[in-house]
Amino acid sequence: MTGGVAAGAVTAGTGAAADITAAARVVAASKVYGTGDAAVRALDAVTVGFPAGRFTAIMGPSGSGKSTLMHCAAGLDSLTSGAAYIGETELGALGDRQLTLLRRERVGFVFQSFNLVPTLTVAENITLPLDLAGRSPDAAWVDGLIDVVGLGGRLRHRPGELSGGQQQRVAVARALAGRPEVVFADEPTGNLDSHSGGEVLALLGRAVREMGGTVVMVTHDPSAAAHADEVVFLADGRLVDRMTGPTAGAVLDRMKAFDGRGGGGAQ
Ligand SMILES: Nc1ncnc2c1ncn2[C@@H]1O[C@H](COP(=O)(O)OP(=O)(O)OP(=O)(O)O)[C@@H](O)[C@H]1O
Repeated sequence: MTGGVAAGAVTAGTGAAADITAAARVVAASKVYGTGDAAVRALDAVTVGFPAGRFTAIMGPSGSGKSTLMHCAAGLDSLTSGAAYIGETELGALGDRQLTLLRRERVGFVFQSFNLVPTLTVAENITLPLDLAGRSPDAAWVDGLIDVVGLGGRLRHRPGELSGGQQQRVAVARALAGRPEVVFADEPTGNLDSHSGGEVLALLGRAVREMGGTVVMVTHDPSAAAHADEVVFLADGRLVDRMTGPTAGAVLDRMKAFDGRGGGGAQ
């Protein structure tokens, strides 16, 4: 590989530890939407790895490219140039069908709007990705997950009978049910009050620290980012900083510095 980027190692960004296995990474990733005068460079040569067994938050001002980075890293969108990897699999080398399989079998997703299937029960929603993949659930793992999310008494309920926080906890269990290599969460607390949001963030933290998972979360909320092991900061489509052991205060201070520099606009 060229450019000094070792396969599977996290080498990018300031303060990043080298030689940690990345569950997902992008290398020299650029994404341009539109063409000509209407072209928007949403990502500009970003190289960043998301270490296995860690909880990483992606932060930055509105329009800085957070969602674009997550979508391209997760195989939901394609890069204009550069490369995205899940483990050692380069996503750009895959056809549509292979990408669908990779997303189904190796990646978990949690979205702001929960995205549960309203006609299925909680139990059926949790095992849906496994059912779609034709995989039989690991019963002990799924039972353990249901305990952790605290919805054992609600398994026969439909999503519409649950609160927003409960629905998002179902979505987290669904994302983890197949033991994916990495879970991508896009503003998972964006539709929740602070108490329910805190429960969902604690759950994502437990998925990493107690269950050996890897989580990458986009958020614009410093208190949410403080649940992560590390925060990567984007501004104007570029990786501008990383912070390990974040606190809400330190993240907020870092974000205020962007405002001073005009680094990407207001929330
Ligand atoms: N489909 C698209 N077509 C054109 N431009 C887009 C598209 N999606 C995103 N953009 C632009 O790319 C830039 C990055 O957008 P992105 O949604 O990744 O930012 P973000 O940091 O996630 O923002 P927010 O916090 O507001 O959700 C923005 O300027 C946005 O307007």
